[in-house]
Amino acid sequence: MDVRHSDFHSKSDFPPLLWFQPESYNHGQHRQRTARSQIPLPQLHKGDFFRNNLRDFLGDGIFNADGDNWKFQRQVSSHDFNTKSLRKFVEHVVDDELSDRLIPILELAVANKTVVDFQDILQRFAFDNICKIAFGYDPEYLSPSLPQEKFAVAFEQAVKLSTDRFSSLSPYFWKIKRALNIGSEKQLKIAINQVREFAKEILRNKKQERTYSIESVDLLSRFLSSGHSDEDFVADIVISFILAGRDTTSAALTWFFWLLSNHPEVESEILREIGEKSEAPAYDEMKDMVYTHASLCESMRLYPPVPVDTKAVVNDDVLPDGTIVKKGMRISYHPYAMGRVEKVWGKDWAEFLPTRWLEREAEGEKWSFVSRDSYTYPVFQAGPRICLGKEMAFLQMKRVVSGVLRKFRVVPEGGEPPVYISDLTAKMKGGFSVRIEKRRVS
Ligand code: HEM
Repeated sequence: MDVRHSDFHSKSDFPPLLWFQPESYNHGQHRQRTARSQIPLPQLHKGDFFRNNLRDFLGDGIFNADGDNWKFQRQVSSHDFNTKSLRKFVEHVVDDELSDRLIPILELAVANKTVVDFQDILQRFAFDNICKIAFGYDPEYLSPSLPQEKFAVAFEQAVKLSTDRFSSLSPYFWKIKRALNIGSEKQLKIAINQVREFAKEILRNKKQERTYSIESVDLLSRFLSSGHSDEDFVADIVISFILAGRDTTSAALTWFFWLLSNHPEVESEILREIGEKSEAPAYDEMKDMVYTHASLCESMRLYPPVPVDTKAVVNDDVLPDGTIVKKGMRISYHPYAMGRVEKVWGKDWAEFLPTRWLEREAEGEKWSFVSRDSYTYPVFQAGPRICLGKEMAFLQMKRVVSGVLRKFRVVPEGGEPPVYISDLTAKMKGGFSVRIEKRRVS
């Protein structure tokens, strides 16, 4: 069903910019700050401009699909995000990557007193994780030698060159270069072929060896065991997932650790919270890490991993503020700007204050998390296309925060404030140079 903004009674029915859907974090102590009634949801279309730019790379994967094709993929992949799968993800994928790779690499940095690029390390961590989730393949990108792994490099190249198309003055420029197979389009074609061939090879091996079942952790095995074996279709889905999960959690964590280094009072409170949990907190314990959850939300309010996102208008419509939009137009919403609006976040919007997401009945009582509706805080988008991996992302991030902070202090090197840049996802310009220090247990 198409729902129009103009179908609703008054402008005041809406939070800024978009419609309402409650946050999905609903475990432990939790309340919603803006209680609004559930209303019908609109379709959210990527549209031709977005789809055409990314089609060579993403094909018709979920990230680049609209209509029935999108709906079908969303339904099938949703299974990967139920509680049982998420538990497995934390216990088998994140914990292994943390204890076998991230912690030893940080131990090494302490021993050798080296300055490391923590952004690079977190990106490698996230890439290994998402590859294991998407197709059960371990690229071992996070290894002490920080290797230039072929698949990861081709993937990076394909993302960069595909997103460069968005800044082309006219689509004709890149289309002509593509037709002539020259310059950046030639490089893009090579990178895409490498990525797709690689994905298909894994798929063929899995099919041949029949090393998959419906119980497998990875998405590819799930698709195969439920009878979907078309190579191109399955490769499209897997590639979309890698893109979605690759740089998002690492971007969030990079800014989070930087903010923490300037807010010792927040770090102490997080340490207190993780000190109450097991060394490798189980799924349920992580759900209860309310203060850490709030700190991550607050960090992404100021530095959202996806700073801007674009959709296409399905039908002529009028937005709540009276803006007329026409079918086919592109509309962008801007989580980076929306997280900094004084009217929404208050005069102290520029401050990093996890407590703005928390309440407690009385001094000394436990905190409870008070979420914002996802249209006020669209860091994971909102509505029917809200991020599928949101809960998985929080689990992964909390596990990393807990694992790293328990043992180490992350100390930025050099006094300059970092610069926030973005293509599809946000980055810290030039990386995040830090020293890792062993945390003394007091
Ligand atoms: C902090 C981490 C993350 C943030 C901030 C984030 C944010 C977003 C945003 C803004 C979108 C909408 C993009 C668009 O429609 O243009 C999205 C979609 C999506 N995300 Fe995430 N994401 C995160 C982590 C993840 C992870 C770890 C996964 C998978 C394992 C994931 C899977 C997806 C998928 C499959 C979609 C497409 C949903 C659809 O179109 O129906 N995300 N995410």
